[in-house]
Amino acid sequence: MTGEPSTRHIVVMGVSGAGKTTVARGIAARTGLAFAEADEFHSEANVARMRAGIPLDDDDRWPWLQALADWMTARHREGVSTVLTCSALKRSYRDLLRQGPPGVFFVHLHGPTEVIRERMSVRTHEYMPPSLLNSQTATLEPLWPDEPGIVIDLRSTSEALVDEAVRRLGLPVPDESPAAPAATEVPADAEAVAVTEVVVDAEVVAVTEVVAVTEVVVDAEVVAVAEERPDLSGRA
Ligand SMILES: Nc1ncnc2c1ncn2[C@@H]1O[C@H](COP(=O)(O)OP(=O)(O)O)[C@@H](O)[C@H]1O
Ligand SMILES: O=C(O)[C@H](O)[C@@H](O)[C@H](O)[C@H](O)COP(=O)(O)O
Repeated sequence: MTGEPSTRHIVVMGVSGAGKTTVARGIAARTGLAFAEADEFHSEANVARMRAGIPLDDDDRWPWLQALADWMTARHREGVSTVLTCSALKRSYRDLLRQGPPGVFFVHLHGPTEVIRERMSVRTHEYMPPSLLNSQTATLEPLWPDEPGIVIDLRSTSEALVDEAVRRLGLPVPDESPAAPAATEVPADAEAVAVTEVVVDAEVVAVTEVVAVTEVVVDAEVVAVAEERPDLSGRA
């Protein structure tokens, strides 16, 4: 036993415009993990380069990546798990991030450059011009097989992406209030193979084959009780 707290550190990675901020914020909101945005750790010199449309090089990125690793390490020492956005485009950059705390895990948002370009064209960003997307995709090294991480296709709604990440990472979701009862529900003990007809306010809302329906409850009212096949002969 080292006495070190057990924490997890999720890095949402991918090129600029892939949806890192959106998804990482969603994961943080859902799970309560501490959130940080790598954009906010860049030096003024780095920001000035990007604003001028000049891609960062390795030397520009090392101190930035070190600051991000240090942020995760500091949270780890406090016993706090995190979710961080970071392009983390190269294996060597991810190696540096992994030198921070134990338990660093990557979520790569991956998809067609044209989809990302379209998203960048309609967003406003403080300093990152869409013209830098080409250099980002050229620099990107996908996760290697030995790197702890998952790849998610970014062509879904942001909500679906958050769902998928939370599920595949097995992240605990604290204190979810129980779902409100559905307006229409069939009791668990109903033996219905299928509902024959359920008439609500004189409208046929379902027509199928039935073996036996015990009760169908609509808006808390029992509207059908049938133990045998109903007579449908009078149906229009
Ligand atoms: N799943 C999504 N579907 C459609 N648009 C998205 C999705 N995720 C993010 N966006 C939009 O795409 C743009 C880039 O997303 P953002 O989260 O800022 O990406 P990144 O942090 O990787 O640069 C934003 O305008 C954002 O609202
Ligand atoms: O490594 C890099 O070149 C930068 O980190 C870059 O990847 C990052 O994308 C910008 O800071 C813009 O931020 P967004 O990725 O959030 O657009």
